[in-house]
Amino acid sequence: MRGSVRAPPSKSYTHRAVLAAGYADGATVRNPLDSADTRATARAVEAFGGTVERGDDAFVVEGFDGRPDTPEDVLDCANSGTTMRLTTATAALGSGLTVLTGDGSLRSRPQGPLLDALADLGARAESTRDDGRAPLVVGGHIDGGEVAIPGDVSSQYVTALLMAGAVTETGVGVELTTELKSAPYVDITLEVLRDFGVEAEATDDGYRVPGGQTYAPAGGEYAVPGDFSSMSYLLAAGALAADGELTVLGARPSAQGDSAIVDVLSRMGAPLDWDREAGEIAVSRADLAGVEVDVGDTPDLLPTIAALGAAADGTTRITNCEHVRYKETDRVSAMADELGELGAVVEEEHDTLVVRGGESTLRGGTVSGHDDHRIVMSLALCGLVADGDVTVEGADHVDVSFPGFFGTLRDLGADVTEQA
Ligand SMILES: O=C(O)C1=C[C@@H](OP(=O)(O)O)[C@@H](O)[C@H](O)C1
Ligand SMILES: C=C(OP(=O)(O)O)C(=O)O
Repeated sequence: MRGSVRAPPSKSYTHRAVLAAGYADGATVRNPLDSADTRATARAVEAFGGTVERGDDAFVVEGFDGRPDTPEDVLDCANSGTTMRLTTATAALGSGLTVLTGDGSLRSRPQGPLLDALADLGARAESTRDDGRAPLVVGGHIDGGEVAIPGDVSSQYVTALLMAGAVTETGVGVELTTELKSAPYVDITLEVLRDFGVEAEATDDGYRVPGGQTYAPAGGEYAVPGDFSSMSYLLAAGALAADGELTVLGARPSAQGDSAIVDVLSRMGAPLDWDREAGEIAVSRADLAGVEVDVGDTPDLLPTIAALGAAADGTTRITNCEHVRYKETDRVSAMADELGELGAVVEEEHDTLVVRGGESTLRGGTVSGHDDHRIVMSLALCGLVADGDVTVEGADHVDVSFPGFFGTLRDLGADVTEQA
């Protein structure tokens, strides 16, 4: 493989910018990610009374100005946890009831702590099956207050409360009752809020957002940076299989914790150069060595690092990963099962995944993508080095965050065949 490629726009920033534009009078979101997940957030903004015109280079959003309508129909969040968490808090601002649901994966993911927090703030926030999972029924009206919430299930609860809290009367204070996992995602939220002219801050025990604020980005526009989680697959592909240089464009520094992939790959021994000002990362192939990585801040990197570990010499130990079990699928167990299927020696503990790699151990085979975009993309990486073809089932799920993934791999020189 070799060549240069532009990273897809960030999914996390696109979700936030589209919803922030919804909370505003409106805004133009430049360089948005147009994927299944971000379309779910766009649909939610429309259900709450806004409009989203999706063009090639921009989404033009007319907002609902901090006062969401009661949706005419059930809100289908599809596969997107971010959409469901962030818009559950939006629904608590309205006067009527909103019903939120999603696909089988999303209906299995935990929403209980956010429902409890919204109920503590005075909303009606229920799980129809009373198990803390969607379908959810949520209605208002919250006008602010203090709330306590655990931080070790999903940081998206905090993001949801801060984004909605800004348009409540009195604001919202969030006290974390445990350590916060995935903390850089809240930093992304604070960055987007700041860029939309909304004040919010970290406090000694959590976060606080004053109420009565108006969302409005400078010049009515917001530009989305490149996505470091998506870049992780491209950079890993380069480290595994680029005989010349593979360059990823659109890699300017931002609040994304997943830029840690650059450090992980360097520690594994990949020759890598990040020109931060130009936003370009160049990488080429090397024999990789196993490393220890704490993914407390970077859960979405676990599948990528596990796949790299299977191709690296020695042991890769991924720690602090319990929260990675609450994603589209239990990604700790999914990667353990599928890498094992390809011949890697993997040990799974509740909070740790150990991969004993060595390129020669990876063989071809057919593996399940677990209907999870990140599992699909990570297993595809194994195909670049395995001794035989790797067939990944359910490959169309890349549409969730990186619709052009396989075409991009092919453009860079990988041999990719799609089967119906
Ligand atoms: O807020 C976000 O944009 C995200 C937060 C993370 O989830 P958790 O906070 O649930 O770990 C991450 O895994 C997800 O892909 C996107
Ligand atoms: C977990 C993810 O997203 P979400 O929580 O929005 O479904 C992801 O993209 O890996």
